[in-house]
Amino acid sequence: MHNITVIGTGYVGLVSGTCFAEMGNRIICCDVNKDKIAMLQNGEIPIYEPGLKELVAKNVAENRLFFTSEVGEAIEDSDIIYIAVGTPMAENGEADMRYVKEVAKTIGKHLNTYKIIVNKSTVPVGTGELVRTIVANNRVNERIHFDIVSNPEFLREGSAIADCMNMDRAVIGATSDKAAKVIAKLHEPLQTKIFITDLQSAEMIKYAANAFLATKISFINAIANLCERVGADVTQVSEGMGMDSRIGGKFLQAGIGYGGSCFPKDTFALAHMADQAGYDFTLLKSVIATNEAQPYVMLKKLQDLFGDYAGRRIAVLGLAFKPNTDDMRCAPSLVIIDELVKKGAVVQAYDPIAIPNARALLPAEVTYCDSVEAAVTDCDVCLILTEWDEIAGMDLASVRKLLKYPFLIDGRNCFSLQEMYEHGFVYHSVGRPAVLTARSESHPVNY
Ligand SMILES: NC(=O)C1=CN([C@@H]2O[C@H](COP(=O)(O)OP(=O)(O)OC[C@H]3O[C@@H](n4cnc5c(N)ncnc54)[C@H](O)[C@@H]3O)[C@@H](O)[C@H]2O)C=CC1
Ligand SMILES: O=C(O)[C@H]1O[C@H](OP(=O)(O)OP(=O)(O)OC[C@H]2O[C@@H](n3ccc(=O)[nH]c3=O)[C@H](O)[C@@H]2O)[C@H](O)[C@@H](O)[C@@H]1O
Repeated sequence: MHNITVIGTGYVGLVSGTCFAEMGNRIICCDVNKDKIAMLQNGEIPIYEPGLKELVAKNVAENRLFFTSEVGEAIEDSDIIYIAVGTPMAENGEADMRYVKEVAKTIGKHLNTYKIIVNKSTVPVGTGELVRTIVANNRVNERIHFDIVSNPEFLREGSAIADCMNMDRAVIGATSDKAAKVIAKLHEPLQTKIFITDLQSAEMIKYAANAFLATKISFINAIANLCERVGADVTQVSEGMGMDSRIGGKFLQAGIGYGGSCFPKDTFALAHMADQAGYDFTLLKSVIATNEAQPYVMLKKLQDLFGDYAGRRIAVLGLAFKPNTDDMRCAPSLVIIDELVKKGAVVQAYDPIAIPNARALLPAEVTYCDSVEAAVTDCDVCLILTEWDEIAGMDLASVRKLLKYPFLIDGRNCFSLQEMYEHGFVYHSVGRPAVLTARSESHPVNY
């Protein structure tokens, strides 16, 4: 059992802190955001993550998980300090390190006994050493020692607890064998692979892993765009590619581009890191450019259907950057809906849970609906932007009836071409042939 303080109660701090508690440790999760801490102390969870509320409640009840905004006291109380604060994208694309630096200062000031300081935030190579310098410069007593470890996080939103409790590997970068062993032992209950590296390599592994996954997505999106031009079906192509165990089938789903709080910012940060190091990372820059262009591929399909779509009533199903999260950060829906509204379309949007977050980011003109049916009613066309189970499983016959015209543009390839044909839709998806042969009675004479 370890006494661990986790600084930052965003996705990563909250989920990993709760999982460490579940593994039998005593965890203090702390945050400077007093409102967040008050919510957590009341049993409310500031983020949407399936299963998290129950796991937090269990570990609080069993006296292993505590919440406080007294960051300094929490640091003094623990022998391991996890840094899990945000590293958002700065204007020039680099990772904004202000929160990490602030935390390092606070740790220095409250370094009352030997501690292992572990960085879980995604940070540029060299940050471990930077944290070491800041802590050393701010400690009151120079005789108190500490070690720095990098232990990046690989969880995904929406499946965060399962990802944490069944991680593929724990990457532990350290300059001290003793500290590396303590952090390795902490992961023992998970029976996962432990990969011990130097500090810098652990920091790079996190960026390289995210950039590689982003590359797979941009690659398959580029293949999808080509499939549309030459008459192939990208779902069959990615399945066939993925059967090669050297390639693997994961992260080969073509769509409207990757979004979220990490891939966009981390690819930019890595490209910036490369620029700073004098290396022109053209491959990564192309991945980013391909991703930024992908939402416009969907808009082009809409334009091909209607020409000018000013005044058209458009149903948008799914707003979050992916299913099972309410996170709207860098969601492709932001780009698509902005453009629709700019061009004068009337947008009726539905998402099972992301609407409260979407309201703050989308144009005021958007109308929010409380069901798929309400969103599609009387619309000229329906766009699918997030493949929530509820959306991929919607009643096509009823949607077909409620829409004014049988037009569906699917950015996530939720339906088979055959079923769309049978339901009489004109169906455009990603990297697959269009279904244009809707039942004749379904064709509007003039649309
Ligand atoms: N969101 C995700 O799915 C994943 C995120 N990461 C990385 O983990 C890091 C954290 O990400 P999120 O949890 O999404 O961040 P977030 O931005 O949602 O939350 C960070 C929290 O840190 C708190 N904070 C900031 N300064 C503080 C300070 N001085 N003292 C105490 N608390 C402070 C903020 O109030 C906030 O609640 C980032 O580097 C991110 O790239 C890594 C893997 C997955
Ligand atoms: O560093 C991070 O924060 C995390 O970033 C991603 O996790 P996350 O952003 O939660 O979501 P993903 O499931 O990776 O999806 C990211 C985006 O890629 C898109 N995507 C994913 C897979 C795919 O095949 N196609 C595709 O378009 C999704 O729709 C979504 O917009 C990584 O998968 C995690 O390993 C990592 O820890």
